[in-house]
Amino acid sequence: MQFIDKTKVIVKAGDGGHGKSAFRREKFVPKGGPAGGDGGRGGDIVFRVDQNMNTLLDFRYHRKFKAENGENGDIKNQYGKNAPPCIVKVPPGTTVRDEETGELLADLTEVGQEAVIAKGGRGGRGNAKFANAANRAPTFAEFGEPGESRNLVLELKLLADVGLVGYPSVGKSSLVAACSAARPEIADYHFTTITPVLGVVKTDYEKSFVMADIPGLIEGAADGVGLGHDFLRHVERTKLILHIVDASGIEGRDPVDDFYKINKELKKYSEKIARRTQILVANKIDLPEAAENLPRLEALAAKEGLKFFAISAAAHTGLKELISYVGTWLDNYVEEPEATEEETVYDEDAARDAEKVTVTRNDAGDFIVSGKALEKLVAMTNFNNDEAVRRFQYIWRIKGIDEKLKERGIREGQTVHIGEMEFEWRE
Ligand SMILES: Nc1nc2c(ncn2[C@@H]2O[C@H](COP(=O)(O)OP(=O)(O)OP(=O)(O)O)[C@@H](O)[C@H]2O)c(=O)[nH]1
Ligand SMILES: [Mg+2]
Repeated sequence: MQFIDKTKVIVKAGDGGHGKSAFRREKFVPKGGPAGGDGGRGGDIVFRVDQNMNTLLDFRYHRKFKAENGENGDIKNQYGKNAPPCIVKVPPGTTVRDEETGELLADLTEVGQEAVIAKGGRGGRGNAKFANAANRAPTFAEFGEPGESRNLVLELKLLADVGLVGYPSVGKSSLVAACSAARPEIADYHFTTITPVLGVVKTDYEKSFVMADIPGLIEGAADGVGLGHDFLRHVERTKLILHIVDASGIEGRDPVDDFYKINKELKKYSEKIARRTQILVANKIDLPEAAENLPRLEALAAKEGLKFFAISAAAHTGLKELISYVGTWLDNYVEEPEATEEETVYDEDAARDAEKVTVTRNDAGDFIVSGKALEKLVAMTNFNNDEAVRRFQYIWRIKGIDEKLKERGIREGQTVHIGEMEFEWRE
């Protein structure tokens, strides 16, 4: 199964500058020879792979790209300047085709890879270039060549960054519909969604991520009950899981139970999925029945060390905060190194230990959080401190941190599970 993002773009390379027709005029040289300079080259259109892009969404707002023209040649044999290329950034995995012929112009896979998609026009020659024995004083010069123009089709195979999991009818598709242009089917019966749908979600700072809506999961899903099983492998490749529960419980199930049941299935399906970071999202808070479950769900998130959001996909409540958090989280995501065969054996105790950090203080009174989990910790914060990741030590210089740690009952010298701390404090 493939998801393709597709968009059309028009590009026009720069025209070459015109050649100049001119003659030398100097004192004591009554009949100076031809001295018109050549025009400069027009700028190329160059596509370059940018690691910060992951969708073609930006092209919806910016469809036309034009490179500058070359400068015209001038008197005294002065050449016109070549125009710089117009660089168009594309995400890794973009293919570029000519719309008319369908010809594949470029398959851009590696970060930094470049391809000239439309060539700038050659500059015209000045009259100095046309002088010969027969005509020592040509009075003509060449025009610059026009730059190439092309209509293109860009395509990108999408990989989902975020996977939605949860029971049927908890509102997964409603969430995708509320925050992307995707229009999955939404209905009040179970298994409305039968194949995954991807939505491109624009975050509030000119970036986007891809969310995968998959069919609902039920008990036994890992053993093939229901529909979810076939699609869990898509979730396996995402970076983050949004675990959606129906806070209203109007279908008669307890959302706290749901959470544990779904996680049991995820774990049974694969340890890799079980280790994915989850965010607990309580949906349907517009319904009055949600009120009594919300504190329980919040406590559940705190207990499990998960970030918690209460939303209403139907009423569009709390979506902005959720999207913005997910966007920042993904920006700071550090790819897990591919585990070797041996390492794939999951050791639960070791995994828990790896998530522990110790809070101490240095002489200057700064809090130092150290432990194996730092890489993950830094990834969860807004701080992107390479140094900290490398040294597995991070110094927090945050106003009021003492109170915040105290509020959470975390004492100096204590080792805590990273879920017990909150990582949203900004400097
Ligand atoms: N009141 C209320 N109803 C909601 C909300 N979100 C979704 N619903 C309703 O819940 C029902 C199920 O929503 P879907 O988005 O189809 O749920 P789903 O999780 O995708 O369901 P499956 O595809 O069957 O797994 C629909 O009738 C929605 O209108 C919400 O925030 N508030
Ligand atoms: Mg659905």
